[in-house]
Amino acid sequence: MTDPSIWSAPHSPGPVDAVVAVPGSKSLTNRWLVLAALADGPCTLRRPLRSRDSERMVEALRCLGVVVDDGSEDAWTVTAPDRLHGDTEVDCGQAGTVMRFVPPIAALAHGAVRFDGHPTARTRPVGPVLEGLRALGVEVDDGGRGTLPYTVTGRGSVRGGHVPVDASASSQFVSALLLAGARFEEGLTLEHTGQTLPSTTHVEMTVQALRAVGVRVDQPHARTWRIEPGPVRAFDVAVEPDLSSAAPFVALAAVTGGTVTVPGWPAVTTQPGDRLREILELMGARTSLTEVGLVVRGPAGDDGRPARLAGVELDLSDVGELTPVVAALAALADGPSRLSGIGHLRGHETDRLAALVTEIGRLGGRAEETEDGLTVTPVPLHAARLRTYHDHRMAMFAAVVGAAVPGVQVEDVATADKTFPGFHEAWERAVGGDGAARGNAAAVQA
Ligand SMILES: O=C(O)C1=C[C@@H](OP(=O)(O)O)[C@@H](O)[C@H](O)C1
Ligand SMILES: C=C(OP(=O)(O)O)C(=O)O
Repeated sequence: MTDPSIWSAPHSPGPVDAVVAVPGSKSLTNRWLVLAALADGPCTLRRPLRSRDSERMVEALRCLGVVVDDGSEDAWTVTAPDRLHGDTEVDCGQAGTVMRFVPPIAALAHGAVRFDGHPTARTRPVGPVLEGLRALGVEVDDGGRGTLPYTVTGRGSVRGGHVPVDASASSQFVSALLLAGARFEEGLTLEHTGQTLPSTTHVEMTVQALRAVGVRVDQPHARTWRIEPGPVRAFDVAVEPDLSSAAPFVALAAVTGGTVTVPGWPAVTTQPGDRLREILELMGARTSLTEVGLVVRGPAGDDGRPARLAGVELDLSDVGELTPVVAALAALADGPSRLSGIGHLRGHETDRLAALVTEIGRLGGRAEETEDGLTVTPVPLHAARLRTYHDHRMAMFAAVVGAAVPGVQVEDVATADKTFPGFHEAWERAVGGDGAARGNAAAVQA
């Protein structure tokens, strides 16, 4: 009998040719939801992401009294209550954005809000957000652990002011406090005190989202942000497609010497996935941003067979969530790669550096952890059964490798639902269902 939790990743013996529409951005959907919960009128999110992470955010806000009408796939409306209420429990699931962005909102509510989540989420760092709230006068009980579970007891208002935060383990500590800062009585001056700050693109995404809803944000120093107190203006926004969810699909073009088009790729964006254009070019693919979207062509020889990709040296600190897909490309390249600036990935959904080393090893490949990243030395890979560690991006890593290496099986591919519901079905359509390469473009609606 076949085990339904094991997925045979389709192998593509030739170039794929697909058009893949990916779902909305997790990071943008969850930021707009949080801002809508603080806004001065009803807000509309168009083409939002409906996935485990955004459902957890919707539920968290509902627990606080926010009314979210998510009945339609096209547009959700969000209406903040007159008073956010506490005396409730929030299930963060595995969503970093829920466990970090919602406590400052809970601090503005009336009553105790208890946070917990998936067992894997209980090891992820949140301490600096909780410490920051305490420094601003908020009552927080985390048993001194700095991880889930914890309780934030809101008194309806937060004093605000200056707060030092060491955000070297996650940029989300900065985003969390900035997102709520305009609703603090004295606003917020946040000073990052750590040596390094990962995912600065995501901090910029927060700053741009705040400015778009009328919040004044200044950055007096590279590592200091000032949020003036004031209203969050009601808004109506369209959510961009998630470019990190597009990552495995554009990688599919690269490893098969084929073509993948992602419609709706924004011309200007704060999403880290936009850096894929540069990364893919460095590895030997060709990319063009057209009116239709991003078109990626993988390198191919005169016989049409995929040509090998080049190894790369990359600092991925700003775009860490791309690492698993980039590591898959590196494992399939013809020269060594060094990926740096990503030590903080040890605190993601799983320890991604350890997971990638283990899974590349299972395929017969060679990868090693460095202090702040990975080295990958390509050797021919063989069939293997890969684990996904409850990590959506490890499922995406496995799918990319499986397109190039016959016989890859994947445990719990459904974990990709965290940000991409129906990922493996979309993947099968893109590769060609039965693994055969196709001549025609296939529209894949996620
Ligand atoms: O703010 C956000 O939406 C995110 C910030 C990043 O977190 P880290 O800075 O913890 O890597 C990123 O990896 C995560 O997927 C989403
Ligand atoms: C790190 C990630 O998620 P989270 O928002 O849970 O931190 C990710 O999506 O790669």
